[in-house]
Amino acid sequence: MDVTKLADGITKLSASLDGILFEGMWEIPNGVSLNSYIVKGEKTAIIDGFCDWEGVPEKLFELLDKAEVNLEDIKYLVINHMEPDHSGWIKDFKKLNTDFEVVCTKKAANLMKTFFDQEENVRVVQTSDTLDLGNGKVLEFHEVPNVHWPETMMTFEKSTKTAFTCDLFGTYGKTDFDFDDNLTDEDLRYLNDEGLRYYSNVMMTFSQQVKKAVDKFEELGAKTIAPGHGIVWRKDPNKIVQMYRNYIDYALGYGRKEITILWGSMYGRTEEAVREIEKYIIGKNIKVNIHRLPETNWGTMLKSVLSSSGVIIAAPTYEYQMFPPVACALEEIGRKKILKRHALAFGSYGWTSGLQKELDDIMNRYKLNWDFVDTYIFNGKVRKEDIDVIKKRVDALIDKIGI
Ligand SMILES: Cc1cc2nc3c(=O)[nH]c(=O)nc-3n(C[C@H](O)[C@H](O)[C@H](O)COP(=O)(O)O)c2cc1C
Repeated sequence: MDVTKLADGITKLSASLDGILFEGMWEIPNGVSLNSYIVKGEKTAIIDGFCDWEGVPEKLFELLDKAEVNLEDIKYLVINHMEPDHSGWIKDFKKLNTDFEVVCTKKAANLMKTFFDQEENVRVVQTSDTLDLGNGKVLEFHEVPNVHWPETMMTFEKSTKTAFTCDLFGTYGKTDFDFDDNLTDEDLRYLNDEGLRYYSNVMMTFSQQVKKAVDKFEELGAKTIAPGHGIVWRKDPNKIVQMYRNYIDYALGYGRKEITILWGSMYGRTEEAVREIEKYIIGKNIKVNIHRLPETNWGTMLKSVLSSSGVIIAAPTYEYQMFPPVACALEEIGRKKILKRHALAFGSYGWTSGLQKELDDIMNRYKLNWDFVDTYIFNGKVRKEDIDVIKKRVDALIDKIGI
C-alpha cells in the first residue's frame, strides 16, 4: 500500500521501484520499496523521504497529499541517512516550504551543507537526545555509524515503541502486504532471500558495525520496526532481527552448508571441468549455486557467496593472471569482506598459470582468511585424470565444510 497507518499519528508512505540497478550496480529482480514516515504530534515530522532513481520526488509529494499532510505543516525533517534515495527530495522540498528544521547527526549536518547548501535550521542530535512533538509523541535518536554511511542514526518513537531504522533491517523485494502480521512460510522465505540479497549488496562491508547496531537496537525494546526498505515488522520484529544476525554471522564466520561455484572460461576447457564438478556435487545432494562470470551480476554472486560456506573458483589463465571477470568478482568479495570460506580453485592454462599467484594476492590484500584445499591447474584440455583429482579435492572441501 502506498499510504498506510501504523498507529495513531504515524503513517507510512511507500513507493516501489524496479527495472533499475540499485546504487547504480545491483540488479533487483524483485524490485525494492522506499519508505518514508510521518509522525504527527502537535507538530509534524517526516522521518526520511524518498526519491526515485532519477532523483524525482513527485511520488513522495503525491503521497503526502494523499495522506492529507500539508507540506507547510512539516516542521521537522528527521534525516536518519543522507544517501540520496532517502534524502534526494530535500532540495525540492526546500522550494515549497522554508519554515522547517532539519534534525540529524553532526556528520549528516556536514553532508547537508555539501549536498543541499543547508546550513541554517539544522539541529544536530546525538544518541539519547529527544524531540518532543507534543500530544505524547517523542522521538529519541540513536547514532549507528556506518550502518550504512558514517552519519547514520535511527529514530525511536517512545510512546508507540516504533524504531525507524532506515537501511538497518531493510530488504529488497516488492510485496503486496505492509506488515508481518500474516506471513506464510513462503513469504518468510521470500523476505529472507530478499534480505540476504540486500544485506550482501548494501550492508555487508560494515558487518562489524551492523552487529553493534543490532545490539544497540535490542536495548531499545522496540515493538515495531519501520525500515526504509521493505515491510514493517510489528507482530514478531525478532524475525527480521534474527535474519540480520544470521547474515552478520555468515559474513564474519561461515555461511550455510552449501557451495557456490564462480567460474569463467574463454574456450570451454575450464567450463568442461566445471560441468563435471557441478554434476558431482549435485549427485551428493549438496546445494550448489553456480555463477558464470562476467554474465552474473555481482549482486547475485555476492548473495550466493555470503550464504555459502564453500566456494569453488574456476578460471583459466589470461595474460599471466587469473581470467579477469573471475579476478574482479574476487576483488569485490574482498572489498565486501566476506571472511572465512572453505574454498578450492582450479582452471586451465596454456604455458604459465597465473591462477595461484593472483588468488594469493587477493586473499592476502583483503585478509579474507579463507581456508583452501590445494589448487589444481591443468594444461590445455581437461582429461579424465584431471577430473578425478579435482573430484578428490572437492571431497576434501566437502569434509572441511562438514557436510
Ligand atoms: C588472450 C589470452 C591470453 C592467454 N594468456 C595465457 C597466459 O598468460 N598463460 C597461460 O598459461 N595461458 C594463457 N592463455 C591460454 C589459456 O589459458 C588456455 O588456452 C586455456 O586452456 C583456456 O581455458 P578456457 O578454455 O577455459 O578458456 C591465454 C589465452 C588467451 C585467449
